[in-house]
Amino acid sequence: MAGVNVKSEIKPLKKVLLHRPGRELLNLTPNTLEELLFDDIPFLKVAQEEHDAFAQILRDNGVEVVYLEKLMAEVLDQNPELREKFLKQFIEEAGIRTERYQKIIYDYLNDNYPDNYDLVLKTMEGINLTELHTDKSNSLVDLVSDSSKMVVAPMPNLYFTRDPFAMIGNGVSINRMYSVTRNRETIYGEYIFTYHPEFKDVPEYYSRYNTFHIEGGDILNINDKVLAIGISQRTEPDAIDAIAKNIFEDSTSPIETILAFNIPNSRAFMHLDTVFTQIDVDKFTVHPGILGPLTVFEITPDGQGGIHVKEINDTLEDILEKYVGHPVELIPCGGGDRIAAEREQWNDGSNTLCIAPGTIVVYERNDVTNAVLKEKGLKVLEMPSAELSRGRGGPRCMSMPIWRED
Ligand SMILES: NC(=O)NCCC[C@H](N)C(=O)O
Repeated sequence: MAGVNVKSEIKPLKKVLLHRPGRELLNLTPNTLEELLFDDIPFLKVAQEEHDAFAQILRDNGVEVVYLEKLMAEVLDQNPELREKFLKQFIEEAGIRTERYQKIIYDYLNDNYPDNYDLVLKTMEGINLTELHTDKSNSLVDLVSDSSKMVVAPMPNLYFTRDPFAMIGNGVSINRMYSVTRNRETIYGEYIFTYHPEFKDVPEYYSRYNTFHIEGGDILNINDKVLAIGISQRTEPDAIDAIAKNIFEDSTSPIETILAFNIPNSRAFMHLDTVFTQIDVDKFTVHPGILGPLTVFEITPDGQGGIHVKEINDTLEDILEKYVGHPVELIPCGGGDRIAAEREQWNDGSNTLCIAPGTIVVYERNDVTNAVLKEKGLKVLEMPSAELSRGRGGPRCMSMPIWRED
């Protein structure tokens, strides 16, 4: 299975990309939480156990699990000349500007992490000033803000593999992220999709060097012909214009329509997949806050290399019904109880990973929503979630499908 194939949100999942949360979570501190997009500090040991349980549920259901850190290490193992290039780029993008400090950090990483897998994990973890053993009286301290001793910031959001690069049909979008903290995550995608033998030929619909931001949580493969993208806090309309043109230009892509859903620009509605996810041929879980009138832009090719945009004002149900091609049922998070809905939405109750029509992975803690889903006949696979949920993303956010059956 070289390449990628994701033309649906629900067809049997065969291969998925995860990142096992690592020591980067140990570098979250109360005063960096906001900047690093966390609401609390997870207990790493338990977060890893929960993540391993997630991966095991997927394997037990016939899904091959591949890890981001392993793919990146394979790229460096197979192309030894890239190690230097990657390290220099990583240090530059970490905001280390002066030559002297670039060298100190380069030598530290290169000398102490000869194994590429360990090196990749270390780049994710970040570097504390105390590790560098430099003379504290020199100007390296200038690099360090008052509130943190991290010289190179950690990347704690990496376990949300949904966001930095997104599979669209047989292509990929290497995203430009909304936040400074998440922008370096896409370096790994750049290397994997340029050099890894399994992925280097995948068409690229968006580049991390573009100006406008777009994140994978906003991208939903409704079916082979229809793609949905959220206009959200994380994704700008200009990015959707650009990606639409690139997708329509690719003669191998069957996508005929892109629906740009205008969702509220706030953290509660962070991405389109926080608002709704498909769980069966005719069922979606939804954030109850989105059930009023909605504006969606239908984007189609104009036949001359450009795009044609039509505004649609309708309910989510009617819009989905039209493009999915049959009636759909929307199942609100919290089962209609306002308090349960707010509590469980906070813990990603409508952010499910569908691994086959009607079979979904959910956070165990959202028991009101899960009971409703079971009553509706879904096969609900529950994963432990006390710690992972503190990063504000659910099973869909924590996974990037690489291959679904057609
Ligand atoms: N697709 C998603 O909704 N991903 C969740 C990302 C959570 C992460 N803490 C973030 O704010 O980016």
